Amino acid sequence: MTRCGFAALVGAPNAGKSTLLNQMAGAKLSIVSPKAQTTRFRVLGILMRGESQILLVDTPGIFKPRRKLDRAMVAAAWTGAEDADITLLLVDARSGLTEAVEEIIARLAQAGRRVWLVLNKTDLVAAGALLPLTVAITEKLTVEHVFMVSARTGNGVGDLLDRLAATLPEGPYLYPEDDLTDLPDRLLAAELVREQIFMQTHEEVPYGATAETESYKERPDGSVRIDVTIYVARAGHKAILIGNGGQKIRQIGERARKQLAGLLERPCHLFLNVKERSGWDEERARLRAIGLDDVP
Ligand SMILES: Nc1nc2c(ncn2[C@@H]2O[C@H](COP(=O)(O)OP(=O)(O)OP(=O)(O)O)[C@@H](O)[C@H]2O)c(=O)[nH]1
Repeated sequence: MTRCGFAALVGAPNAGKSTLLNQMAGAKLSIVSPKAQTTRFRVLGILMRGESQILLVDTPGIFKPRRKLDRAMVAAAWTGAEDADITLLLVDARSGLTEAVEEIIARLAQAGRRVWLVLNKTDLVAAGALLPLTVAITEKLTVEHVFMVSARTGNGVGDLLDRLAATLPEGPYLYPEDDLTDLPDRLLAAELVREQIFMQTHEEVPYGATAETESYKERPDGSVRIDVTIYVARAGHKAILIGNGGQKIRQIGERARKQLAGLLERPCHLFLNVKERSGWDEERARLRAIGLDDVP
C-alpha cells in the first residue's frame, strides 16, 4: 500500500525552510537567499521515499504584515499549512524562541494541527542548548515529535523523511513519480531571475523588484525562449539593476539562464526587460501573476 500526503513547512523568516526543502528533495526547488522574506508563493516539492510520496509545501516566513503584498504572503502561508497532514514547525536553534517564533506557536496552538518540531541549524549550536529550547517550546505547544537537523549539512534530515514517509496517510500518489515540483516552468524562470536580483543587488532594490515571465516559447530545435519583465518601484532602481553599460542586468540574466537550462535540461534563451512601475506591489494583477490571491 502506498502513502501520500502533504507536509507544510512553517517557520519564522530565515529559519531555513527553503534550504530544508531543497535538502529533502535533493534538488533546487525554492529560493534560498541570506535576505529574509524571499519566498513569495508556495512551492510544492514532490518527494519519493520508499512507497511514500511526500508533498512538501514551502511557505513564506510569518511576520507582521503591513503592505498589501505582505498580507497576501502571510495568507498564502497559512492556507498552505491548513491543507497539510503534518505541519513541520521549523525553528532556528541558534536564534531560539524569538518573538516571531512565539507568534507562530500561538497561531499553531489555536489551529490545533498535528505539529512536528524541527530544530534547524544544529551545526551552529552546542548540543546542550537543544534540550532547553525543546522544553521551552513544548511547554507552549503540543508537538508529536522533535527532530534536530541541519538543513545545510543534511544531518538528521533522513530521519525526518523516514518518519514522514511512514506517517502520511495511505493512498495513491497524487503526482507522477518523476515530477519534482509543480511550479510551472514559466514561474520557475521568473523566480530564478528574482533570486539573482536578490543575490546581485543590495538594500531595498531586491525588495522593490518583482519578475514576471511574459512569454515562454518552445522552439523546434528543442530550446526555449523566455522573456521576463522585471518591475521596479523606483526609477533609481532601474538604473542600478541595469548597471554600467548593462553589465548588471547581463550578469543577472546569464546566471539565471544557466540555472534554468540546468533545471529544464535544455538550452534556454532568456531575455530580460526592466520597467519602472511605482506601486506595483499594491496592484492586484501583479499579485495574481506571482501566484498570490489578493486579500482585503
Ligand atoms: N549553518 C546553517 N545555516 C543554515 C541552515 N539552514 C539554513 N541556513 C541558512 O540560513 C539562511 C536562511 O535560509 P532559507 O532557507 O533561505 O530560509 P527561509 O526560512 O526559507 O527564509 P524565507 O524565504 O525568508 O522564509 C540562509 O543563509 C541559509 O543558508 C543550517 O542548517 N545551518
